[in-house]
Amino acid sequence: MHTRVHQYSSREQVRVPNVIALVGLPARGKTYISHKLCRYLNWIGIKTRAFNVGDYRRQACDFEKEGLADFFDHSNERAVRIRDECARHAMEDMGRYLDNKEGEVAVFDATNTTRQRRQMLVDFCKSDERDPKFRIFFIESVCDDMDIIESNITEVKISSPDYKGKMSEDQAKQDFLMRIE
Ligand SMILES: Nc1ncnc2c1ncn2[C@@H]1O[C@H](COP(=O)(O)OP(=O)(O)OP(=O)(O)O)[C@@H](O)[C@H]1O
Ligand SMILES: O=P(O)(O)OC[C@H]1O[C@](O)(CO)[C@@H](O)[C@@H]1O
Repeated sequence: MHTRVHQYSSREQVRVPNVIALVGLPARGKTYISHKLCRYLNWIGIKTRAFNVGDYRRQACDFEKEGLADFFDHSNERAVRIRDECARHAMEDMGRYLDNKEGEVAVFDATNTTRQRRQMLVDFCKSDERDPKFRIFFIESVCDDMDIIESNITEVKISSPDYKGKMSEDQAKQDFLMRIE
């Protein structure tokens, strides 16, 4: 008996544009995963770029006024609006990048923790005007080990552009911990 194994080449996998949307609370390794994905996919010849919503937020907001932990509080309506606008800008850049065939895969790096945000991403990728529509899938990074989360904050977060040179490492750590409360 013969078993027929159909193997798709990496080229066939990306004949339609692909969006990989990361999901996860802060300091769960999303940006780390997005860098690994970009590096690997580019290495095998699939043009890939990451769109980090945090970068758009840093451009749009004055950290001294907006960057503190309560900006990430879901009951802060003004901040939620700004965060959604930043995500929308990142999405539009991502759309142009894929529509213009500058690349084949886009990694959308944000927390994407609400259903409403994930629906906004799906609607964007599947919009009627889009031909071909983007294939989208979500990768969630789940980690509730407080030791790992704390070490991620100490290793990476306190020296992020949100904090570097703006406050002490201890203050930065306290602020970040409040962000994820
Ligand atoms: N699967 C994983 N779970 C938890 N931590 C991870 C994982 N993969 C990598 N890390 C660690 O995450 C840290 C990097 O955090 P990273 O900036 O990627 O988090 P993030 O989720 O993007 O945070 P933010 O939402 O604040 O942007 C590194 O210390 C790395 O070792
Ligand atoms: O709007 P969302 O989905 O929370 O994601 C964007 C935010 O996620 C982060 O990367 C994580 O805290 C912020 O830097 C950024 O503002």
